[in-house]
Amino acid sequence: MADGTSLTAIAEEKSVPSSFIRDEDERPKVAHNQFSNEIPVISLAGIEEDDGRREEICKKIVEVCEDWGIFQVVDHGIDSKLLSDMSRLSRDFFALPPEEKLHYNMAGGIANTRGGFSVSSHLQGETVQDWRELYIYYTYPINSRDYSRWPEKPQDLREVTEQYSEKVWDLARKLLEVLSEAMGLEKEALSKSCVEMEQRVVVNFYPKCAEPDLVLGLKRHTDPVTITLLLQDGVGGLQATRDNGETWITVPPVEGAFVVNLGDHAHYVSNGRFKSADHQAVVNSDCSRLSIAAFHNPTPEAVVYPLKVGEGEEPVLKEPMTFKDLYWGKMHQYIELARLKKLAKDQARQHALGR
Ligand SMILES: O=C(O)CCC(=O)C(=O)O
Ligand SMILES: [Fe+2]
Repeated sequence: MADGTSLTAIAEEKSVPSSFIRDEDERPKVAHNQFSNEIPVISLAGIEEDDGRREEICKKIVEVCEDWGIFQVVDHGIDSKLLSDMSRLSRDFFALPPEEKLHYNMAGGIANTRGGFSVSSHLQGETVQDWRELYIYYTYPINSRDYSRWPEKPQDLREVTEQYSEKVWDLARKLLEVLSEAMGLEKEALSKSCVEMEQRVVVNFYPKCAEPDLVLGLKRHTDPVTITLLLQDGVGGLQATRDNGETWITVPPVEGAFVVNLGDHAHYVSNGRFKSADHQAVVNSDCSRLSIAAFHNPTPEAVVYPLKVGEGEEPVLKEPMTFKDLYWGKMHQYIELARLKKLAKDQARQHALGR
């Protein structure tokens, strides 16, 4: 699929190809629009002020990072026009004919290209496909940008993506300062632990789907990064769990807000104090959905270890590892677990058939 077809081309059909169908235990448990207000929406107004507001805001952020690792922020200072332009132009890109999108196909996998278009995932070897198209931009450090991998159409998309990435980068750094302070460390501690922080902007497009109860837009995962800032449209579909997938909540879309997810790196450097958000995206049969994730993570060679281990606490990582090893270790584990699960299922089926 990833190297020949776009998903929008098959999304019109009445039933879903079997390669997208999830095992029952992985299927959505809660509808895309059954919203919960369990996750706070935190205003950042006054975060730079010394009048007590910063402390108040930091306290709220830290509480939810210990509890869920996911929350929303408003009054973050990024112009709403930039957010709506970014969403609109990104949507326009996915509405282009398949061949225009496939021109930027990441056919050789993420290791061989600096971004581009793909269906389902940027990883190779997945057993069940996600119901999404995606576009990855390498945005920071600036010398990682390869503008030939940024779409030329629609007009203005490149320029707007560049502006968007810069504003979101500043906001991510601001949030990392808050978390560093909460750990009793200097403001720059978390960004310094990334050595040279990287940013990737990933635009997810989930076409509407005739059988949304059988598929996932994006399978359950934690982001392998430090912090993700996600802009979602008004449709709904982002879900989080904090009991290992038993129960799920759907994060309500809030106009102009960013959803903030902590990733595995934040979990490790805080020695487990901050949760990495366990989440997935579901789709629906009424309309397509767009979300824009900006991932911020360490440079591949950065060594990951807990920055602070409290008295009597065990370190969550037995020994320091490079971010690259952590990242690929996790990706291979994902693929391998899915492969083993499929193998067991196939064997059970054969057995039932008496072969
Ligand atoms: O589309 C969403 O709401 C979730 C996206 C996401 O989790 C991701 O891109 O890692
Ligand atoms: Fe994610």
